[in-house]
Amino acid sequence: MSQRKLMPGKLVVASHNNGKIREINELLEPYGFEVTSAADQNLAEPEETGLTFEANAELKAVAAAKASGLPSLADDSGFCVEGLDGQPGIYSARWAGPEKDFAMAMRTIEEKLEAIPAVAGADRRGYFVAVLCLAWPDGHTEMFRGEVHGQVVWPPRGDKGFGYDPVFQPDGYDRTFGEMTSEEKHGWSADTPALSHRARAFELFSKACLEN
Ligand SMILES: O=P(O)(O)OP(=O)(O)OP(=O)(O)OC[C@H]1O[C@@H](n2cnc3c(O)ncnc32)[C@H](O)[C@@H]1O
Ligand SMILES: [Mg+2]
Repeated sequence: MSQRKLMPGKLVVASHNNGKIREINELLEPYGFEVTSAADQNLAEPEETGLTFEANAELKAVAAAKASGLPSLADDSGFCVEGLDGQPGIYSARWAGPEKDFAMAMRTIEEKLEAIPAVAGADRRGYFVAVLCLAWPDGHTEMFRGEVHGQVVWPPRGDKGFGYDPVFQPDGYDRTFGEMTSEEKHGWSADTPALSHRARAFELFSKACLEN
């Protein structure tokens, strides 16, 4: 199916995560949309029954577009640790439990890594994935994936981000995402390429669907 452009107007960010909603709003800022979120609109949170980031992004975007009658942009993302065979992955939000306790979720990762008996230690490489799915009320969808690779560090550092940001240090940097401003985490300016998984997926989305 051919790619469809999104004309400026109302757009729903199909998420209930405030950290994500803030970052997506920042990325959308130059394009002149009237943005609301699924949380603002009191839309139900669909159960994330998919087994891939793509499946869950599509399910959230389509549910919000159908419920609101507006184009909707969902983000399904997560943190994948090589030494843990890619866990927590699509279960990243669920590892923090109903209380959304990310201090506990980060500690769980560290404990699991330390428990692995290996001569050279567990593989502490990790990466974030974000899949953005844009859905229209008629069911048409477009999908974009971004990744950023680096190291899992311990102890956690920085309180600027959200979720797993304090334990992730991207390749080529000596600071964690938790120690970066959102401009640095996006890496989004005329002379720096996109850095975060979300900014990288957004760059593909903006090239394909937005008027640049
Ligand atoms: O589904 P929605 O409503 O969008 O919100 P959510 O928090 O449940 O989001 P996901 O299902 O996509 O789960 C992704 C989790 O991965 C983590 N995560 C995603 N992007 C992140 C980032 O940029 N920095 C830190 N953690 C991130 C974060 O903890 C999220 O809760
Ligand atoms: Mg979720």
